[in-house]
Amino acid sequence: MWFSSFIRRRSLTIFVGITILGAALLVFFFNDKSWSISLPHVNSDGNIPVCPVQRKVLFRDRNCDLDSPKGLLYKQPGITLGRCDVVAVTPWSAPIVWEETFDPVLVDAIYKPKNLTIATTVFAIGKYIRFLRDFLETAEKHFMVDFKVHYHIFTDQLQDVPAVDLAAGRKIFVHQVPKLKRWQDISASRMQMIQTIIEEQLYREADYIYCQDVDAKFHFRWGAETLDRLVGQIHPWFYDLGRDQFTYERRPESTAYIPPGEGDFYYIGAMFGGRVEEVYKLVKSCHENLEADKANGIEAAWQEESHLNWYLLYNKPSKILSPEYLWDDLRGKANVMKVVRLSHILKNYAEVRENT
Ligand SMILES: CC(=O)N[C@H]1[C@@H](OP(=O)(O)OP(=O)(O)OC[C@H]2O[C@@H](n3ccc(=O)[nH]c3=O)[C@H](O)[C@@H]2O)O[C@H](CO)[C@H](O)[C@@H]1O
Ligand SMILES: [Mn+2]
Repeated sequence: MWFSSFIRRRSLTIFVGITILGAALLVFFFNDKSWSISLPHVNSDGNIPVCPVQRKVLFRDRNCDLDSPKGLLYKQPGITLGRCDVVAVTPWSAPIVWEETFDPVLVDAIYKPKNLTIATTVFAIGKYIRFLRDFLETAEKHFMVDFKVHYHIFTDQLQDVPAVDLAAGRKIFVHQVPKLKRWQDISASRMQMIQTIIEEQLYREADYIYCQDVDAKFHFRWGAETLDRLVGQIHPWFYDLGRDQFTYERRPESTAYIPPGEGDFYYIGAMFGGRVEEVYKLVKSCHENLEADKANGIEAAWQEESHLNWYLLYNKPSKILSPEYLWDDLRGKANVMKVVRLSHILKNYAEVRENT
C-alpha cells in the first residue's frame, strides 16, 4: 500500500517534471523566434543575450496589433476621395506618407497605448555641435510628442551638449566618439556606431529607432504615422526626377553598385528608421559593404547614402516618408508640400565641414 502510493507519488513527480521541462524547452525554442535575428559572430559572454542553440540576439518583444479604441470618432476613410496630387503607395504596396493621407488623432489613439520607446540617433561632431540645440528644442515640440523618446547623441565634445528641457519620459544619452578627419568618414562611420549602440543597448531598450542628421529643425508634427518595420526617406532633391538622374553608385566595382535601369526612389542618408531589429540588419549590411569597398580601394559616390540606397532597393522599405518629413530650406516651397515637418537648414559647407 505504502509502496504503491510511493510509486504513484514518484510517477506524478516525474510526470510534472517532464511537463515543466517540455514547456520550458518549447518557450526556449519558439518564444524568441519572431523577434530575433542571426548574429553568428557574437559570443555568449558579451552583454547581448544570445540563445546558445540558435545564436540569435533577443530583441524586445512588442505588440504590433493596430488596436483601435472603441467609441473613437474620426472622419470616414475614403476609397475614391483623398489626395489625388501625390502617389501614396509604392508598387510593392508600402504607404508613402503625406499630409492628409493619415488621421493624426486616430494614429495617436492606436500607438500611444503601446508604451513604445523610440530611440533617435544624432551625431554632432566637430563644428556640427552648433546645430544640436535647435535640433533638440524643435524635436521636443514636434518629434513623437507624448511618446517615450531616447535621444542618443554621439559627439566628441561632451561638455558642449546643451541642457534642453525634456518632456516627461524623454531622455538624452550622450556617447563620446572620436572626431575623424574627413567629413565623408564622419558621416559614413555612423553606420558602424549605430550597429554598436544597438548591440550594446538599444536591442533591449527601444522598440523603434530613427537615425537623423543634426543640421535640421522640426517645424510640424513628425509623429507615429512614421512607425513601421523599415522606413526610408525620399531625398528632397530627387523626388521629382527619373531614376537615371539619381546619384546612385554606378561603378560595378563597388558593393553599392546599382545598374542603369534599376531603382525605385532616391533615399536620403540623413534619415532612415524602423524597428530596431530591421535597422540593425540595415546598418550592419551597410557597414560591411563600406568596409569591403575600403579594402578594395573604392569609396561609393555618396558614402553611406549610396550603400543605404543599395540596401533599400533590394530590401524594400515597408513605409516611405514623403519629402515633408525631410525637406531642404534651399529648395524653397513646393506645391506638392502642404506642410514641412523637418527641414535641413542652410549651412556654409566650406566653413562647417572638416576637409572642404
Ligand atoms: C544636400 C546634400 O548634398 N546632401 C548630402 C550630404 O548631406 P549633408 O550635407 O546633409 O551632410 P552633412 O554635412 O550634414 O553630414 C551628415 C551628418 O553627419 C554628421 N557630421 C558630419 C560632419 C561633421 O563634421 N560632423 C558631423 O557631426 C552630422 O550629424 C551631419 O548632420 O552628404 C550626405 C553624404 O554624406 C548625403 O549624400 C546627402 O544627400
Ligand atoms: Mn545634413
